[in-house]
Amino acid sequence: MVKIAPSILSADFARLLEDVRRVEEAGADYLHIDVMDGHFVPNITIGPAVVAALRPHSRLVFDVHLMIEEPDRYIDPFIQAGADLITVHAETCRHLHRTLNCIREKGGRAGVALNPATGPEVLQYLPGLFDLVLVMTVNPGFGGQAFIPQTLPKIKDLQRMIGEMGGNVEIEVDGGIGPSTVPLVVQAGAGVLVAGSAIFNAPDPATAIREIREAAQRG
Ligand SMILES: O=C(CO)[C@@H](O)[C@H](O)COP(=O)(O)O
Repeated sequence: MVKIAPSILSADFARLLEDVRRVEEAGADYLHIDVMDGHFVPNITIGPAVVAALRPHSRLVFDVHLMIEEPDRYIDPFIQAGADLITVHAETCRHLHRTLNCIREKGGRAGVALNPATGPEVLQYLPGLFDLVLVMTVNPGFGGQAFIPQTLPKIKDLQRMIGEMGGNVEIEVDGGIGPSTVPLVVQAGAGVLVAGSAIFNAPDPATAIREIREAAQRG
């Protein structure tokens, strides 16, 4: 059974809590929270204050995706705000091993995100240190971009690598995920599906989530 993680980047920020409640009631598993700094990616979004404001109103797993330079500086603020899972980009971490340990020491689950051009080998010597790999299926920064099919072999390679490492690691995909791409990523090995525009831009987010689950079963 796949997990669905609606990305609030595509929510209506003027009605954020309403949108979060809607996807929670519709059976979402994670709430994907995109944090962007205008440096690592050309967009600026959400900080710990927004996470803290939402936390008392939701029981969803808060899946915080840090698309920021120097992510170590913000691990503690986001954990304090209520993040359950913190994902950092391998491309932004000089000492990825240290950063992953730091997330876990502070009480979070640790994830590593890989840009489309980054290979899975950065994870090879870190078995047991991460709980999730986030395969970016678009270049990070904006919602509504087209899925990059060249990322599919990487999902397969990661699934094999993670199987060899042992342990319980989720493969999450993010970018251009919707009913037409879900069967491809699920077949390749993805278990957590982030979707922004496919859910929040749909006339009814609950129907959109159901359609994504049905597409996953086809995969
Ligand atoms: O991290 C990002 C974009 O950088 C994503 O989480 C987007 O929010 C996905 O949006 P869609 O491609 O699903 O519209």
